[in-house]
Amino acid sequence: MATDSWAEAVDKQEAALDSVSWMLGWILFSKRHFLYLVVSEDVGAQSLLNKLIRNNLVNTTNQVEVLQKDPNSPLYSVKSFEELRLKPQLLQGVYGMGFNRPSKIQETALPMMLAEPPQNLIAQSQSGTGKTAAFVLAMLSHVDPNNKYPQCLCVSPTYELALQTGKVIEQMGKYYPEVKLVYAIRGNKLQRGMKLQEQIVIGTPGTMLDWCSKFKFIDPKKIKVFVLDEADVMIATQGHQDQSIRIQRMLPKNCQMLLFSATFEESVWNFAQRIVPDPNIIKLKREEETLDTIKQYYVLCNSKEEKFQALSNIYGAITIAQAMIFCHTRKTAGWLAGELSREGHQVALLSGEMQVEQRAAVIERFRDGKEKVLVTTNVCARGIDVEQVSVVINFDLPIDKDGNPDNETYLHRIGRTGRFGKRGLAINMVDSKMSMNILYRIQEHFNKKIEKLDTDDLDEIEKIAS
Ligand SMILES: Nc1ncnc2c1ncn2[C@@H]1O[C@H](COP(=O)(O)OP(=O)(O)OP(=O)(O)O)[C@@H](O)[C@H]1O
Repeated sequence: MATDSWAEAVDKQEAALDSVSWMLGWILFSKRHFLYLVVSEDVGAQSLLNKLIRNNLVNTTNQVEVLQKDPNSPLYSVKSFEELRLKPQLLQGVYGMGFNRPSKIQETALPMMLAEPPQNLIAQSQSGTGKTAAFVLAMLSHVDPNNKYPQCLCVSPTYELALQTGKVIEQMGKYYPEVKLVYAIRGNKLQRGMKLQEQIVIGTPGTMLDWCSKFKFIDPKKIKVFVLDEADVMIATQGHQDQSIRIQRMLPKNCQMLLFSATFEESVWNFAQRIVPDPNIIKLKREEETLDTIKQYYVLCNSKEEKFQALSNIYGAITIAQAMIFCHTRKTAGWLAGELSREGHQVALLSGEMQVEQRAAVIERFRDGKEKVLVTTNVCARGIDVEQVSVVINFDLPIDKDGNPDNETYLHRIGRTGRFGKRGLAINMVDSKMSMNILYRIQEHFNKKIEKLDTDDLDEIEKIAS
């Protein structure tokens, strides 16, 4: 009964606070101690409370609408989805997913991708601004459902991302059931000699290549659209690059090539332009790459134990809907996950040595909110879209194999929060002169100030979350 009355109260409060969101900030952060008292008494109330806090910490629908009217925002659009001339079934799919207006990348890229004759495109847009939805709509628009063979190939760098993109295709294509999808991922074993009937194939480069060349499940000559998601990593990683280029060589000359990512290092950008004939280009200026909706901080520590203490202080001061914590090595990730569990957190651990199916299952549980904290390595830095992630912690800053700052990975990591206009926090743990230097260089690279945060000062932590 107590939970019910809480639920009702919270629901009413939520409705009221949608329009007066500042009040929520006041209630949550000025009355912290009162709320903790209530939370500790009732788990049901806690989850409702989390929802309430999340909605405020992160955003309201109104905020997205405001951003979509701000010409400086990557979510800005002058057009409606109707004006993008999508098939009615796809319009239904888009609205069914709760999208009201296209984002800037969707509004700009879709007319290029849907033009006749088809045009190639290399497109960059900030993390979480709807690139996946854009190329999924392009694929769904181009296939002819009467033809029962693959017409679009979409390659993702990881198994998890391929699954996630496949889900978006399924959701957007919900009202277009004649179009079918198949996953070219490890473990999806097909009978030798068979020919695929599905129009869209989404997968990882190795399996996709095998399906095109070794097993001939796909006739590459009939492909109309070839998408490289996270294109920069597909180009920069030698194995992925070889496989992707071998697939591309089998495709017809007039096959449309679409390359998408939030980051393109200069050398990768040049290479992309060499392999894609006559492309349209959508490129961000360096200072546009970071999102203003993600606030970035750093915390000074002396050891990994101190970093853990700082993390505990942050958790003690603010309620975090869901967080992703990035470590440099599996060993640190394992240690940290253990420490957090001992403190009573529901923690998921994800690292590269796990079986891909296991990794996908961990992400699914995290997406469903079964665990609130995901401790991981770079394996999860890109593309994963979990709306409730309000905080990203770089327990270790991202560095490349030579010990230099890995700016691209930094951007992808912090982009796991602040999805589609939501507000997010990114907190970097610095524990040596060397890591301070890395942080300065990241700051300089993006020309974006990363503020210092004192995690011994609860009021200060509360302030950054409000
Ligand atoms: N027009 C829209 N209106 C509302 N929400 C949208 C719209 N387009 C995409 N979204 C939502 O925004 C979130 C981020 O979109 P998406 O994953 O496509 O971004 P992305 O640019 O591909 O991100 P990343 O760079 O991390 O790969 C998703 O949850 C998606 O459902």
